[in-house]
Amino acid sequence: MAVNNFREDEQSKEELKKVTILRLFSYMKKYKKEIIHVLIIMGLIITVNVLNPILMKIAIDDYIKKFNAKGLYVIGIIAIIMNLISRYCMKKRIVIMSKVSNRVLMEIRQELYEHLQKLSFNFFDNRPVGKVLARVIGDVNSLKSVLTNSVISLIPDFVTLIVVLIIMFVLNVKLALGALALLPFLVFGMYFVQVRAHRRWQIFRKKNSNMNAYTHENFSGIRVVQSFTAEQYTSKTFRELLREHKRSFINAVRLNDIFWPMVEISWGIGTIMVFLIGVNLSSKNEITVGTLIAFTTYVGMFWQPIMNLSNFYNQLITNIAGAERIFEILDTKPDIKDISNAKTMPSIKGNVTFNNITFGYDEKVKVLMDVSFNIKEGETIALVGPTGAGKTTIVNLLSRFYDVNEGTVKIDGIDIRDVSIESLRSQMGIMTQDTFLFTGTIKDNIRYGKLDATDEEIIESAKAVHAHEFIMKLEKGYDTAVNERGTKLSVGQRQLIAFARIMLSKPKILILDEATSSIDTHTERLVQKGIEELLKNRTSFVIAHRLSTIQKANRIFVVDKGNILESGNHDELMNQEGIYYNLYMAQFEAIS
Ligand SMILES: Nc1ncnc2c1ncn2[C@@H]1O[C@H](COP(=O)(O)OP(=O)(O)OP(=O)(O)O)[C@@H](O)[C@H]1O
Repeated sequence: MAVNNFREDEQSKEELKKVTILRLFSYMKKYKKEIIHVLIIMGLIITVNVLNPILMKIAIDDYIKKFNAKGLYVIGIIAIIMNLISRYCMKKRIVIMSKVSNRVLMEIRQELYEHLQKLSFNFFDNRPVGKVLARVIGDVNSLKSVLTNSVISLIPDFVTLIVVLIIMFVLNVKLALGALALLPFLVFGMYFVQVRAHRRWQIFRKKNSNMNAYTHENFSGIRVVQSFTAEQYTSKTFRELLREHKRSFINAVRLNDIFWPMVEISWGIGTIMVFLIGVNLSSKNEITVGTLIAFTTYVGMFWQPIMNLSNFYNQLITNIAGAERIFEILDTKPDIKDISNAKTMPSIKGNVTFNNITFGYDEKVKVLMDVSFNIKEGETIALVGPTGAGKTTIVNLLSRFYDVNEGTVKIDGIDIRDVSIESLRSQMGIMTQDTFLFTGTIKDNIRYGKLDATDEEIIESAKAVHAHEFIMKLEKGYDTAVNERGTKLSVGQRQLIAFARIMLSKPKILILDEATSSIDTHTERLVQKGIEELLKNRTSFVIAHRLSTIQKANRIFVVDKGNILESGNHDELMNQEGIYYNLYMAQFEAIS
């Protein structure tokens, strides 16, 4: 799928509609029992519907004409009982099918969610979150009516159609031909309309996705919007997207609207033909009045399923675009995945080797060129260098968020591509500057580091990183509620919570990417002690722009121009008077 933002429509794969439809309905296989139940119920309903006109014909021709009141009563009572049963069945089928379609939607949504979680950073790098949400929520919802009506409408209406058609031809061939005069034109017209309608509905779903992406993006960045008083600007953009959305809807729905008049005109003309031919035949005594009345009822019964089937077809065209978008994601393979015989990473000691690593996020631009280094277990490595030099990229490769283009990354001598991602990442602790807290309490957020941790373990970790003090000052302590963006806490406080979370997970390799940049000097001193605890006995990578925080590192790598240009401890690098020396002096002068 292409890289895009809220202004660009997503590209869609040209998939055969038939394949998508079959794949969608394959989710219903599991519910054979329920579907057979509904089909039996529908069989009953159809039988009652088909028998009604026959009862009427008998009533008119055999009882009304011959003034047989007793017979008429019997027929009336039979009709009432049959129709009451039929009404009850109608309700029942809707209840069963709603349950089935809801369960199928749940399964599709769960599958989609689980699959999305496995997709690599690369997938999310290129796609606004709002567009992903549109697929998980909107596109899945759009399938409900199709799934429900597939069993309620498709099979029963088809059966009704065939049965009524046979009865009509048995009753009178001439009348039957007259009633169906416009059917071939209708079939042709529908095919013509659906090809175009399908394309228009695809466009509509993409516009819907764009609007979702923009809404999500703007409300996530509402602070920036408000602080730059950009409300009018964003409203204007939203209005434009809304207009495109509306236009695409009207374009699509306009075609759908042609469906009904086409069916109604064919129905109407068919009925007129039956009356014209019927009056003529009846005057010649070729048919009875009862047959003519029964026949007109069958004409209605023939066109009603056609109407329902057109409705279903319409829904299918309208919503199949949603199914296509869902399957497109389900078919997207994660870039980073376990090899077929992936081993479990043994307990990591912490020896890390980068052998001649070359890497670029896209083929054209290489971010790292032939990078090699060896790190012994327990070492603390600081990565410094200008913005965009490739520091984060190095730790991303170590965590296997991306695969290298050339070379190998080894931990304790094992190529990280040979072990399962789960066994690798579960032994690593990664903390970035952009601390993400989930909606819930502080305790819940710390517990994310070890889902089965006791309250004591949580408090212990918080104490170790000096988060305990500020948490206890909050009104509800560890039970204080925070939200997704952590807006009720300062940036530094959020980072302390994230420290506690990572401490709790006891990682074998620790990565702190600009993790202390938002902490004030006082808190930094507190946290520094906590970090020292965190760094003890484990290999650690610390990325920091503030060089004062990394002076104690065993080795400092100066990353620039796609490689490691200097390496050594603080004193060694200062003595070299190279890049590090200049960076340090520049910061020192700036502070003083
Ligand atoms: N997901 C991505 N897709 C494409 N290019 C990327 C991606 N992430 C980073 N880059 C590019 O790779 C280069 C290195 O980025 P990286 O994040 O490793 O730098 P850094 O040294 O960590 O920078 P900073 O100190 O600003 O965090 C930059 O030119 C950046 O634009």
